[in-house]
Amino acid sequence: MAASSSRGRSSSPFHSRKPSSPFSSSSSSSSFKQTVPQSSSSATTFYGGSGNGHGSRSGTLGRTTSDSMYSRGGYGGGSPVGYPSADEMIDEPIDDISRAAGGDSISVTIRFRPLSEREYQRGDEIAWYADGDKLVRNEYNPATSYAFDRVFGSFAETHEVYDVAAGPVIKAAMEGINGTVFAYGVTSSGKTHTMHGDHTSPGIIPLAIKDVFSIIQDTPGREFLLRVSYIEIYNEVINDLLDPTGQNLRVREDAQGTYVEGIKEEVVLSPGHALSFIAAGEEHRHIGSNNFNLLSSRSHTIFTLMIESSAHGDEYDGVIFSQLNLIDLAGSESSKTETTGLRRKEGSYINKSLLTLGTVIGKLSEGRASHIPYRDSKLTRILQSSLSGHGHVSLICTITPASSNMEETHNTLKFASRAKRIEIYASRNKYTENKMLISLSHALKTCILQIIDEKSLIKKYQKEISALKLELDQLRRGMLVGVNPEEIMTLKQKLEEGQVKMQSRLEEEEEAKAALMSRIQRLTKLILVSSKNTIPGLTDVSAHLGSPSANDGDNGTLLLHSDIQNELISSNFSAADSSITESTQMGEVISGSARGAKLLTGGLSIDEMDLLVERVKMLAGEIAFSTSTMKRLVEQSANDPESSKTQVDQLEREIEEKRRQMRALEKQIVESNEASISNTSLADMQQTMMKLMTQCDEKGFELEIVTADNRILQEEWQNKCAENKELQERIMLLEQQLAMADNEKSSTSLEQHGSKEYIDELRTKIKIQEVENEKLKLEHVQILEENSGLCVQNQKLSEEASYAKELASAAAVELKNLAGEVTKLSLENAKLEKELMAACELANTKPGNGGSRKYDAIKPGRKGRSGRVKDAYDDVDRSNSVIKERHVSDVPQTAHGSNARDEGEGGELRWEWRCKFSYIRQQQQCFFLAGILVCVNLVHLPALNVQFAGPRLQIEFLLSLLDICSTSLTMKDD
Ligand SMILES: Nc1ncnc2c1ncn2[C@@H]1O[C@H](COP(=O)(O)OP(=O)(O)OP(=O)(O)O)[C@@H](O)[C@H]1O
Repeated sequence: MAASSSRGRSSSPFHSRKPSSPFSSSSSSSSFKQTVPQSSSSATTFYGGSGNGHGSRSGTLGRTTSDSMYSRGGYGGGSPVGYPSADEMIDEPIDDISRAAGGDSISVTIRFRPLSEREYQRGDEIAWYADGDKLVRNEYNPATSYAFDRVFGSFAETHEVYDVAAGPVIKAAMEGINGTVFAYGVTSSGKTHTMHGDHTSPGIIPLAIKDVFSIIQDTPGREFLLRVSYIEIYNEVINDLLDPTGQNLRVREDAQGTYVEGIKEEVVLSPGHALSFIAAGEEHRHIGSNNFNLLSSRSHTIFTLMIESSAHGDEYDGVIFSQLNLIDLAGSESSKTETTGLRRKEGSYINKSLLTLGTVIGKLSEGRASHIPYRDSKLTRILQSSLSGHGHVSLICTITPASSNMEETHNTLKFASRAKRIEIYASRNKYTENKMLISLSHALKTCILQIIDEKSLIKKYQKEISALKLELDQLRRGMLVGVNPEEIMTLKQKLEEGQVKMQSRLEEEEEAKAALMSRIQRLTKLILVSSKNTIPGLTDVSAHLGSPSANDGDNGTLLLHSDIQNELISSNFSAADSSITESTQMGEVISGSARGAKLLTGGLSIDEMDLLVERVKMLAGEIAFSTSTMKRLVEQSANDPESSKTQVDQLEREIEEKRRQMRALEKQIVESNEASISNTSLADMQQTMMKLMTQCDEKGFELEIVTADNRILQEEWQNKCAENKELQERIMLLEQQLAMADNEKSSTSLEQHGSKEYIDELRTKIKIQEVENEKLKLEHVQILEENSGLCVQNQKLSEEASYAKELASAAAVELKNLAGEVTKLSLENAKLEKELMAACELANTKPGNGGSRKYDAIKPGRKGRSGRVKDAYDDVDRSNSVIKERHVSDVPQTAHGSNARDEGEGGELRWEWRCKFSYIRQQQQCFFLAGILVCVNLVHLPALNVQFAGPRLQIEFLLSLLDICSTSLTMKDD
């Protein structure tokens, strides 16, 4: 199914196929224009970055033709924000030559991706944001903004981007206008996500493929032939992703433009079929990881869809051809991308080619007919035709809002802004003479001629036979007139031999004819026509990703040309007629494709299997045909041995080659079948397992529900039992009441009143009683609730009370100890008093001491003990206040201000004793206070309980008082 690269340039996806087109010239500079306004009459719109921040939304953009506006608003002063009007978007096919007065600009779309997990963790902020759906604005410098055809925020879906940025290009490509959609951006900005996507969110490429097939379905008047190719540019080397042997391909250039030599093309019949080639190609694509992206694309990839179409039958107006390039570029890498070795080398190649792309875009946007360095990179060489205005171009720039990538994003925006200014002149390609179709026509004509040739052979043989018959008749007649019987016998033999030969020849010819018809039929299948049968959706076909390419052989891709069809239809071969008509009109292809959406578990889709089988059949037919031709040649070789020999040899080689191909294909089919069988059993087992597990889960879930139900029922049952019990009690009560009432009734009222009214009254009473009972019950319940609340409270209080008691008993013990100490101190006090008195007496008895006054002052019996102690206290107080006034001196002061040492030993002693008295007095005061507090605590606990927040608080308060007391005691001690 692969279209051979050896077919030459006509099969190249990058080959400009319209030599007559004014845009196919290799000198491209003439086919684009600068969109920068040269005069005020220019229709181009420019946004000048008004600097009023968020106010400048798309809806408020003013149109101006002022050149001065163009230079304003750039980041860092100078980056332009000019853009042509978004309503110049390419969404309508353009007739032969696009707008005479001016071309389209490249459509530029910006797509933000959300902050990645990594960026969040790094604390990145939003540096760029989408301001409306046309502007990108800088968060830190709102005056810096860029305007584009469309800006998609972080949460836009790929299909929305597709509808705006790719849909119109694909639609135009189906009508004969070349198209290129490419994603550009720094590494990890979301290019591959946008172009390829994944199962949950298909990218632009799968969506485009789906769209192409649905357009075919919606175009009943035309028939299509689709081929795909897929290449990568890795380290400036072009590799064929559909053919691993196609490495280091070369870009060639001729008068019609650039093309890649030796590229492999595959005919595709369904979306799944096309996606399977992409998946196969992706297997060979170079991917590596860097610090930004685990699966970073290390190469630029170009997926090309070649579309040929023509109108049916009488409507036939030639074939139009277009090609659609869907490009996923590798991401530019900055110094922040940590790479080493191979990755660094890859990165430098990537950057170099992107730089060249930037330069080319820059030059094209300048609009001057200067040298454009397309040749500086393979990428720009391949894109030359697209960029120089041969078709629609849609650029999708993917960016990250992260502040850490602010500068890189800014560069992308500048690039996009420049690209926006390139003007293109897209035109529809139309081929009245299409090489592909011509070769196709030749192939089918050969088939038909072969059939006709066979037919003439039959005629020849028939002629021979009739000649022989005639001869035989003559001989018979001659016999009658006396001819040699031997001669008659020879003739008869000849005739019989001729008849046998003719018979076998006829049979062979029939076989060959059947083979040819089958070939025609198969070729016809390659044509895609609109059908009401459904083309498999992408949900089915996404399963194809990962399945290998089906066809390795090269059968020379052919399309059934309408002329040939007509020729065939008008010929005598009714079988061919009917089969072709059936196959084309009944839409066998699409139904085949629809079947093809189903995957065989062995890896090949049914579609692909079908194709393989078809191919084998075709080869078998061809072998049969070649064999019969060879036989004929062998027979003829009697007349012309020389020329026949070479032909026979060639045919033998062909037959051998075809047999080899057939064996290879059969092997592939058998292997695929085996794989499918083994995979089927594995898949069956997996399926059964999955089913069982699902069932298990379901059962578990059901069990849980039933258990929960049971619990609820049990609770309900218990409630009902309780209610029942209550009711029974109530019934008993009522019965008792009734019995009492009956008694009453029987004893008194019945006779007295004997009326029904009395019974009613009683009943009412009973009812009232019942209501009261109910009320009482409710009250009872309430009381019970309150009671339980109180119990809880009580419990708490009792806990706290016991705690308080413990504290109080501890305090009592402490108090007791303190009291003991006080007693001890009192005794000591008395002792000291005695000693003091003795000392005083001793002092007084000393002659010339002049101490009579002091002696008088403390003389026992004159003032009594308490009076003396009081005096002593007063003295100590006075001395204390004096001591406070002293700073450094360690010499004690007397109450009179004189130095104690001056007063001699007696003065010192007195001072010491006075201090001790004072200390004791303070201690006593504290103990007294502590005692009072403890008593208060014990006695007034309930009262304080009310005053304070809680008993614990109160006790803590008392304890802190005690603490203060003991602290003051300690201080006194010190
Ligand atoms: N719009 C988006 N929404 C959600 N996730 C996205 C979006 N764009 C990109 N991502 C995620 O960001 C990561 C990097 O994206 P992707 O691989 O497409 O970047 P890239 O530009 O192709 O990088 P490289 O140039 O290195 O190949 C992926 O995990 C992808 O799923």
